[in-house]
Amino acid sequence: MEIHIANDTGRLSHDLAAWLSDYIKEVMSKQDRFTFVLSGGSTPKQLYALLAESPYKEAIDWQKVHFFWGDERAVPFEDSRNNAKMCYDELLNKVPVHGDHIHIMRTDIEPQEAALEYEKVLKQYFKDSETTFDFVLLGMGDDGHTLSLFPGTEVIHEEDAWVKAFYLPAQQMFRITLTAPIVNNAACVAFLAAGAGKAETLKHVLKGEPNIDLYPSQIINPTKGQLHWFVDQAAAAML
Ligand SMILES: O=C1O[C@H](COP(=O)(O)O)[C@@H](O)[C@H](O)[C@H]1O
Repeated sequence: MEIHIANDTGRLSHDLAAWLSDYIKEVMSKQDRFTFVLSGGSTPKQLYALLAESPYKEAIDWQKVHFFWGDERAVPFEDSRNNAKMCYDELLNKVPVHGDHIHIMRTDIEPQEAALEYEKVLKQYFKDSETTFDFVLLGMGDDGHTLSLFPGTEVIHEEDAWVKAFYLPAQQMFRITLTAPIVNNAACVAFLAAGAGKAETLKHVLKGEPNIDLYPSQIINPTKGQLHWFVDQAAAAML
């Protein structure tokens, strides 16, 4: 595992954008496509905005990037809480991506059906691959959740399905999420976490006793791939 610490959130987003651009170039020098899992929430917005600008807009071969989502809030696409909508607004509408390469988790059908449909797409994509995604971007909530793996939920322990849908009473909404088995089979996973509100949780996740029910982010540990944490000083304060 590698931890990258930046002075502030602005610097953090710049550091990750530069690192990711180099990583995409390196992977693309060996293969013809790059599979990229986007995360929702507020923290990655600045990163997406940067990727949509020079020099990354021109430096990355966007036509060859295939996009997926780590999780989705089952609200209509137009709802400001929709993770896919945020990614379109900040990045996908601004760079020359190939429409057929964008795979959103659908929220216009029943969540369980959307999860099954998404899993089918993923199985098709990775049927001949030893690993799954080339890159998974993850966030970590102040409560230690990542993807839609919230503390105390059953989905944390899923061992077979790659995608699950479930009702989250605390937020009164369904969630659709990738599970640990598919994410832990990725070639590279990077967490992006910022702000003092995450400091105590980050200390437990990275330095504390294993307790995935309390700190679901601890379950992410790629079996064959790389794991990176990009954090700002405020979040890293208690490490
Ligand atoms: O609900 C969610 O939250 C996490 C963390 O979001 P942040 O606002 O603290 O950055 C996010 O990674 C996930 O995609 C989202 O659905």
